[in-house]
Amino acid sequence: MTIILTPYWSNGVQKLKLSQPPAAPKRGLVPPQLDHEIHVQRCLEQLRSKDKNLEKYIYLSHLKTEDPSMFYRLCLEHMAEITPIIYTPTVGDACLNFSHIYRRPEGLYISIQDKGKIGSVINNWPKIDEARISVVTDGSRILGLGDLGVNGMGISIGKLSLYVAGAGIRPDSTIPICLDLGTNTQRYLDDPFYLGLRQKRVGDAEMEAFMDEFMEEMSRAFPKLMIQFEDFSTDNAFKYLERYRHKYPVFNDDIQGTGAVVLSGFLNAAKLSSAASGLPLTEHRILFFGAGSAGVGVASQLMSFFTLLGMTEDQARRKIYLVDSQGLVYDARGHLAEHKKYFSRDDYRGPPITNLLDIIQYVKPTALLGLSTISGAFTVDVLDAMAAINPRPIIFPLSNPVKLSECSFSDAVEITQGRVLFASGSPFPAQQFGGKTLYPGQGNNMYIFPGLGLGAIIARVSEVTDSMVEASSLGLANSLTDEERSIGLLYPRIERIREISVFIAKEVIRAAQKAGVDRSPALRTKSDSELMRFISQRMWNP
Ligand SMILES: NC(=O)c1ccc[n+]([C@@H]2O[C@H](COP(=O)([O-])OP(=O)(O)OC[C@H]3O[C@@H](n4cnc5c(N)ncnc54)[C@H](O)[C@@H]3O)[C@@H](O)[C@H]2O)c1
Ligand SMILES: O=C(O)C[C@H](O)C(=O)O
Ligand SMILES: [Mg+2]
Repeated sequence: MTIILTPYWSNGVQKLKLSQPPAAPKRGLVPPQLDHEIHVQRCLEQLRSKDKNLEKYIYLSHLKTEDPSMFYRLCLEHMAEITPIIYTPTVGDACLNFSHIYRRPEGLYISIQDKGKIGSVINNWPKIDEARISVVTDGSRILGLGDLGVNGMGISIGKLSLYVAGAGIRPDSTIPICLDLGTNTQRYLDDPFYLGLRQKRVGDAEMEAFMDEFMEEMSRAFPKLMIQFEDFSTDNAFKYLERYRHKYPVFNDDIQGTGAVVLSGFLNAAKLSSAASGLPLTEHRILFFGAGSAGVGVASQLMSFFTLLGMTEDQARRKIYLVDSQGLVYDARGHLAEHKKYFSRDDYRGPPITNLLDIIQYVKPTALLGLSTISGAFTVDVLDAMAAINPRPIIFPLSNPVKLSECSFSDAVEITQGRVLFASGSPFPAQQFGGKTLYPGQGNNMYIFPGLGLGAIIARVSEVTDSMVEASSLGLANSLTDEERSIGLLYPRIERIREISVFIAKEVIRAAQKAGVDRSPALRTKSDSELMRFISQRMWNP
């Protein structure tokens, strides 16, 4: 065993020492026939023997603390099998039940009661010098599951496991963080096992002062750290991204990571769709069902891409139609939340159109993107309508976890007679249609954040620019192999994530250099292939 564990009760946080060379086990302390390769199979057999995914999640969490190398080896060698357990969709169940399945501390908890002394809490983190990447949530909008309070820690942990597996970030340079600002979910406040503060969420002004202190103390304690904001409720997601994005290296995964991954899948889908319809890329119309942080994040990314095609900003903006819980978003509807105003239509005057089918008849979209958290919203009639308008309709039900998906892959395939260009937030199985195997894409920001974070860390960026996010998106779109394209994939196979992360990281570093936000000047003189080799060599391997 190469891992030295300090008992977690010694300082409240378990210490893992992964970078040590393997020490030969002392005779008698391990069984005589502990063959490492067979042990991999043993672990897999133990995992597969569990019949519930949540049990598999618990088993893998335990393995991660006991034997991180084995955990990450399984992740890397069985990516397609393990990812849905440690990440979406099972991580959703794990978060819902976090206070019940909790066994030992992992990550850093900072609560509103720490206000005024956040720095001293942060300094309790045992790996101060090594910290490079943190995923920070306040638990207020975990996937589409709502306000889970401190139970949201599971999402920070899950994202960082993918950073390690997908981009070779060293495990002990990651910090999962959950900010406990209370929860408005009564069933947690009433639950004796709930691990967070038993109080309602604090007001805006109190949260703002807390966040300012938190960010200031984080940058003081961890000068080389990059922060990913995750699953903040809509208004706060936009607000805190804007507040800190030019001051610290920070990005919001739901707004920017999702924008990048969906633009990438859209580009690959639009090429296939245009090939079938003859419609140029500039003639596409995109309908967003859901106008929250993810919907508007994706809309902004698509819009800025259209401007690269030579359109004016106004022409590009008009490609986008938003739908929220009150129907089509348009100016004459009355008061609109700030983040919806930019894409609100001025060419529709009313009456309100609330039915998705009516909206589809009005807009005639080439692409329908779901970021609404409304399970099954893309009904048979909706899919039928999309198939009637488009030879190859682009249909992306992106809400997570899988039970909130706007439609399933099998329905989309069946109703469009196999013509659909499909990507979903959570994984679906492949389908047989007309003697062919059809594969769903997984339009999940997990393809973006590992490579984006890796590039940002290696270039030691002072901020994450829009151009870096765009570079990650185009890098992903261009990373498909001929074989992947030949079978109609919109995203590369997840098993290639490390290779893809290197490519994305290289693109991100080049964009950072162009924007002048990089702080590793030596990388500027490297050729692309030297830079990719350099990035690969920096990756941690189990
Ligand atoms: N695939 C990915 O990588 C990815 C990334 C981020 C978010 N998501 C998923 O997207 C979903 C939304 O996330 P978010 O951060 O934008 O949440 P959000 O709460 O900010 O936005 C939800 C949006 O859906 C709209 N909505 C709610 N009910 C509706 C209804 N009945 N009809 C039409 N619209 C309705 C709301 O008005 C709001 O605009 C979540 O399920 C989340 O898991 C997926
Ligand atoms: O966590 C995910 O699976 C994707 C995304 O960040 C989400 O909030 O749904
Ligand atoms: Mg998220």
